[in-house]
Amino acid sequence: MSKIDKMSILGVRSFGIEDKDKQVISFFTPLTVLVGPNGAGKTTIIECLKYATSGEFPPGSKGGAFVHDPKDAHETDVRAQIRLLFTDVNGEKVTIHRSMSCTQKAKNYSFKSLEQVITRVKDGERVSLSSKCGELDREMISALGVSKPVLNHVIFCHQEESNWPLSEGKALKEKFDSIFAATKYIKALETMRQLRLTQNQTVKECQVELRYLKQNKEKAQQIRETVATKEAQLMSSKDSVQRIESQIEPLENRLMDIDTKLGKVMKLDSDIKALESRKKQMEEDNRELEETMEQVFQGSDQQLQEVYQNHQRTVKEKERRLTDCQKEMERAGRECQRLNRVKADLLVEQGRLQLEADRHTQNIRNRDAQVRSLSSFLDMEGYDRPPFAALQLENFHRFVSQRLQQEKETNSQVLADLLEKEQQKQQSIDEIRDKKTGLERTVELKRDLQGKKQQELRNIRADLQRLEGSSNTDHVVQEHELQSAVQNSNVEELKVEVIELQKEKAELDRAQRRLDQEMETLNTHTTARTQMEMLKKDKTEKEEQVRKIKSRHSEDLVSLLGHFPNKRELEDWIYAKSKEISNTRDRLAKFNRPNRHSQLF
Ligand SMILES: Nc1ncnc2c1ncn2[C@@H]1O[C@H](COP(=O)(O)OP(=O)(O)OP(=O)(O)O)[C@@H](O)[C@H]1O
Repeated sequence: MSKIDKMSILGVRSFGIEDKDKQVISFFTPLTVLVGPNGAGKTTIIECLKYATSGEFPPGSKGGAFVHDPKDAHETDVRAQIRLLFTDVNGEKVTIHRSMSCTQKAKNYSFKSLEQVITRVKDGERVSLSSKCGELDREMISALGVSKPVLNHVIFCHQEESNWPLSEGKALKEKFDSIFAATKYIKALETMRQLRLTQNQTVKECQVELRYLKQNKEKAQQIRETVATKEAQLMSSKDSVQRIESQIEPLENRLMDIDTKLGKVMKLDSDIKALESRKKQMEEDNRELEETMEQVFQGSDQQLQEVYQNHQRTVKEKERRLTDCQKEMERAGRECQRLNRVKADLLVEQGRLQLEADRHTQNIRNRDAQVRSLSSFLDMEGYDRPPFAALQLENFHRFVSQRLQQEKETNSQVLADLLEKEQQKQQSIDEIRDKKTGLERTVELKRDLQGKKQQELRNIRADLQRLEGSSNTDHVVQEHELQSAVQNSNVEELKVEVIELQKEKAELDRAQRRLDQEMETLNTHTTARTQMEMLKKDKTEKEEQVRKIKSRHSEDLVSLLGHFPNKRELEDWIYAKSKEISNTRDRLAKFNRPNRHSQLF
């Protein structure tokens, strides 16, 4: 039986935190009585015993309130320590040492469990076990030999929870179950019941299997007996088979002999049949020969033999000639093929030549039409009715060439004249322009002079008016001066001169306008000529292109149509071929349609 010997407390509830405050309580046998006034610390000692043995804190303390209040100690961090010395169930001395700390925070406390150590003395040596709380608590339970519920609810039951025997049925049962460890017995009983059920089930299954196995055993016995019977039958059958096989062998040999003989007989039979049919054929041939024979040879066999040999030689000779004739025929056939090819080439050539001839005829027709129109244009006689003879054409050509040469010369002459005229006109325009400029300048100078004279006149008139009322002599003198000035100024002459100059200027303007119009006409002619040259060049290029295209496609067209077609013919041919293609497509579509239909079905 285990026994508590001693306990020291430091820093728990009212117990102080300094070394001098450390309290050591020794427990006596058989009884220790704690006596003291209220608040002396009796409950605290029981709480320490409970905590040291089971690791359970007092109710409502939540750890922090179990440690000495840091405020009372005027410290921020307080450490508590409980050390218990006891004798375990084996009579060995064991010490358990548990410590904790409580730190004051701004608004609350933080509690921590610190070191938990169990120390034993084994063979004079101290052995310490420092581990997690759970394992330590289990070690303590086994060392004390008392269950945790007994420690908590019976031995160290807190005074606040001491009325649990008066609590309601369910809670009371739970407490008693935990104290007497009834729960595990109930679990064990339940497990045993489950096991029994399982085992009963297994037994039932085994019994059923046993029945099946018994049946199988009986069947196996029967089968074994049957097998023995069958084996005996098999043995006897094997004997009889051996016996029959030994009898079969000579029979087979005989059968093979018979087969061989039958084959020979059949072969002989077929030979006989073939000979018979041959005989029949020969007889028929003989009969036919006799029927067709005009005269029967009357000589001896030797003579017949000679005749026959002669006949054979003749036949051979004829065969040789036949072979020669066949070879000749083959050669002729090859020659015929070659000639056919040549013929085809010639036909193509003929088509080409025909095409050329057609073209040539067309060209001749065009030429005659052009000759006709040109001759009527040139007022030539004798070219009204085509076709024209070569001599006629030669004359026509010569005449046209001469006319062309003449026209060219005339043209160049006219052109040179026009150029000369143009130069002269340009020169006269330049001269007139210079003259006009000079006259304009003179008119301006005269105008200036006229303005000055008029100004002088106005000044003199003003002086005269100013001098009115002056002496008569002065007046006469001034009058005289005025007249001389008027005479000197000669205004009327100047006016006439100005009018004449203006007329001359108007004439020159008209001449200049006329010359400008002429220049414009000449320019239009030059532009038209340039455009004509360009169009001629363009036409030549186009004709060259047409010729190249024709030569490129000539062979294809000739091979397709047999001759080179004109535009109309080519268009008709293309239209006919397109129509043919579309008809073929329609027919193909019609042909495919029933096929698809038949595929669907
Ligand atoms: N955390 C604490 N820090 C400091 N002192 C505390 C703390 N908790 C409780 N106390 C003090 O411990 C004392 C309580 O001790 P305890 O309840 O053990 O005394 P008691 O002898 O069992 O009293 P009663 O006979 O009334 O049950 C009180 O004086 C209380 O003020």
